Amino acid sequence: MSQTQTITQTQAPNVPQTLVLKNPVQAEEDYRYSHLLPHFSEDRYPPLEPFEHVDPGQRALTHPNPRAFLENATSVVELTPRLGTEVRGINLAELTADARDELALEVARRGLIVFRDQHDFIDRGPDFYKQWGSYFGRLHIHPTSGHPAGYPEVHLVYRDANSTFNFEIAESTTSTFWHSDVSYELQPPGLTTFFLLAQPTTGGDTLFTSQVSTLQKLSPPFVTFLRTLSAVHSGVEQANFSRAGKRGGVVRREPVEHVHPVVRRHPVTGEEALYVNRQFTRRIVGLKKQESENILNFLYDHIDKSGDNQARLKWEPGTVALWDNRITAHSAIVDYGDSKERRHGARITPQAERPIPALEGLKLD
Ligand SMILES: O=C(O)CCC(=O)C(=O)O
Ligand SMILES: [Fe+2]
Repeated sequence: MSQTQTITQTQAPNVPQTLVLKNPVQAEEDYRYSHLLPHFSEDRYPPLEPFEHVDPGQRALTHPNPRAFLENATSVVELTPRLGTEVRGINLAELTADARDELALEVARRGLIVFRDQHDFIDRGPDFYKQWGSYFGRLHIHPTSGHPAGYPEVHLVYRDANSTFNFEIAESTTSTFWHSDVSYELQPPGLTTFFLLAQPTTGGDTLFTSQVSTLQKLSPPFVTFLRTLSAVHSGVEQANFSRAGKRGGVVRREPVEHVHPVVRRHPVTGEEALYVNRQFTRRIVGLKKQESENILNFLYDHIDKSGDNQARLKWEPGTVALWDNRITAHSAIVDYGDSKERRHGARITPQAERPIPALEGLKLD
């Protein structure tokens, strides 16, 4: 039997938390992806160094048809008008460099693209995942999450019959917790790839929301004000949660805090997106505590309840989802606990540019 294990990265206060144990999950011979089960290495990493990100989507802007990579698809369905496209009939793993540039641009435009029937991609394994992700940017190594042994660049989510969310569910009315991945980094992720290796029979969908649409729902004078603001994003609570003895876990890189614009501009599409999230944004710089809390809580509430900006991904075996972490937020849905079925996902997380303020010249301390 494998040891108790559940891995997540939702580690802010008052948020559904999952149990994280240090012990590597024991390989199960009858599980096809047992070589990708989570492992908690004690490796330590130095602080991340800044790097220059060249966005692959930029190159596609000059292609004669920036959507040429979709030409051989058997089906292209828009999940909602502004967010999400579902594609069938394309083998992602075989895309040329030009096609990958076009893919990056299309994900930037649609926020989320879901590719079905990608068993070839998934079965190529972790060396291929790294090669795939490196094309889009420097691969992020998560400071606290589990990864397949020897592949720290592959962030895993995991739950099975031996893990428990019970006390977490008891502490929260919902598992819905909108976030943008590791936004505390100086250069947070851009084009992100995520897929499930094992999934419950039903449930365990993933929610997405467009932070471009979220912003566009706000009144022009309020957006004008938001553009002048920056906010602190922090990885401290995530690290503290992991360090907390009773939940085990590791901290491989010391936590960081960074200040990002509240409204960021996408480097390729030029679109403006709201860039705050409940998980990592802590306070708006220069405002009084109550002002900051009220504005952030209003924005979180707006993100939470705007079903008109959201799409819900129902996983099928072989699905690979790509999202642009700069202009979307997402949340896992933990509604399958009673089934005791395994859910095992892998994320490849290329970092992108330091967030560009929508207001030119905004000072970021
Ligand atoms: O498990 C999911 O559906 C989402 C996981 C997630 O938020 C992530 O890996 O970034
Ligand atoms: Fe996430």
